[in-house]
Formats: sequence, structure tokens, C-alpha cells
Amino acid sequence: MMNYSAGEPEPPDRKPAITARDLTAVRGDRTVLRGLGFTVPAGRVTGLLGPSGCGKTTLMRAIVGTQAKVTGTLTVLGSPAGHPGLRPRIGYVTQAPSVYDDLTVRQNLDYFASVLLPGRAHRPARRAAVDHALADVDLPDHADALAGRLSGGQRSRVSLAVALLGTPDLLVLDEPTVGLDPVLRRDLWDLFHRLAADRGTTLLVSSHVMDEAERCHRLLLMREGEILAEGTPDTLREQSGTTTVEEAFLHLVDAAAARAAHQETRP
Ligand SMILES: Nc1ncnc2c1ncn2[C@@H]1O[C@H](COP(=O)(O)OP(=O)(O)OP(=O)(O)O)[C@@H](O)[C@H]1O
Repeated sequence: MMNYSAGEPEPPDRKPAITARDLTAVRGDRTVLRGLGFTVPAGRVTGLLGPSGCGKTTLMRAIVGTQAKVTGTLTVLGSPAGHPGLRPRIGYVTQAPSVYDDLTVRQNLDYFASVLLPGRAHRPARRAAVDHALADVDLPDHADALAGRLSGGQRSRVSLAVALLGTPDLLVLDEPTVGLDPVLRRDLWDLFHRLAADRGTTLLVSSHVMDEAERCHRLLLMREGEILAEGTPDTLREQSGTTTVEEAFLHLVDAAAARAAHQETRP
């Protein structure tokens, strides 16, 4: 598997695309995010990794501004999360593909493009944006297929194409590779890296599969509503003296549990 962090220097000082300080979110009667602090560098692919239920989706919803009961500081592309000016600058792909099954792939994209670029004057720009997005996700051959007849992987690629229509500065992708075969997963990760390298797009990609960590420039390791560690895959492995990010994660979990047990036994 390609390790994208190796040999790629961190870009020179750029303002982070996302900065969180003391970020807390409550869902129902549960505190789901517990005082998080982290940054996401601009123009890089950052992986948000952690087990199911640790709060990845809640954090992503806070970043795109759709999560209620969030406190603390969360700055996204220079503005407070949820600021209306951020809407056209962020693409968000949820876990469930948001496509209309009774429309073809192209009709789906045309519909969303007409929301982004309304009016007759934008017709050529809409057409170009749709063609571009179809090519990005490698679906031109399926442009006329009904979305309802596509495989799960193809439907998620349509969702991604919708998010790419507005050429967002920040792409937030919630478990985009779940259920995809290894070839499609590789192709999608290649696309993520092309978007970062060629367009300077910032990507935040969640996964609960630790082997995807190796494909990221940078990682946020999450557990039970907290950020256990952040850094490049290399740094996290070196700091924990392990050979894989999965081992580093387990090491950090054990260390956190030992610290908690130590605190409990202190008088
Ligand atoms: N509407 C809700 N009301 C109360 N609790 C919720 C609600 N939605 C989610 N939760 C709880 O918040 C916690 C975090 O959920 P979240 O979906 O953010 O986790 P996740 O890491 O994205 O999980 P997964 O990988 O399974 O999608 C979970 O314990 C979940 O049960």
C-alpha cells in the first residue's frame, strides 16, 4: 500500500483549514464530543479514525455546521463553523448516499448543479461542472444509468460527484470507502490525493478501518468522544514504537486506560 506521508514534506506554514478548541457536543442526554482540540492542515488528506460510535459523524456534522448543541471554538476556513458563507465552500458526503434513485446519474448531477448554478446564463458552466465531476469519479460510462440500478459503490461515487460539483475548498467525507472492493478503495484514495495535490482541496475522511490510516497525510485518532492523538502516520508509529497505526492506536488506548486507572487510585 502506498504510504503518502513518506517523503512528502509538510507544506510550508499555512493556516490550518480547521481549528478546534475545547469542542463539546451533546446528543440527547449524552456528551458525545468531550473538549476536543485539534487542527486539520489545509490542502492535505486528514484521516479521522476511530471505532464505531466514537463520535466521528458528530464531529463531521459540527464541522459542516449541522450539529446542534456544540460548544467551544471551531473555526473552519477562517470562519466559525456553520457560517452561511461557508456553505458553497464545503462538500459533505454522508454515509448514506444522497441520490435520487428514479433519476439517472447525469440527471442527479444536473439537478444539484442547477441549485448551485441556477439560471439559463449558467447552462454551459453547469454542463462543464457535471462532465468534470463525472470524470473525477470515473462514472462517465454510467451517466445515463438510473441511480437506483447502480451498485452501492457506484452510488457513493455519485454522492461524491455531487459534493465535487461546486469545487469545494473543504471536502468532508463520512466513511466513503465502506463496502467498496479493494480496487475501488484504492482508486478513491488516489482521487482524494489528486484533489489535494492538484486543487489544494482539504479533505477530512473518516474511517473505522485502521489500514486506511496509512493512506493519509495526517491522522486524528479518536476514541469515546476524545482525540487520542494527532500527527502523521510516521510520527504516531515512531512515538508509540510500533510498526502499524493500528498498533499505535491500541498502544494509545492502553496508555489512556492506565492513566485513568492511576488517577482513580490516587488519594
Ligand atoms: N440522535 C442521537 N441521540 C443520542 N445519541 C446519539 C444520536 N446520534 C448518535 N448518538 C450517539 O452518539 C455517539 C457517537 O455517534 P457517531 O455517529 O458520531 O459515531 P461514529 O464514530 O460516527 O460511529 P459510526 O462509525 O458507527 O458511524 C454514539 O454513541 C451514538 O449512539
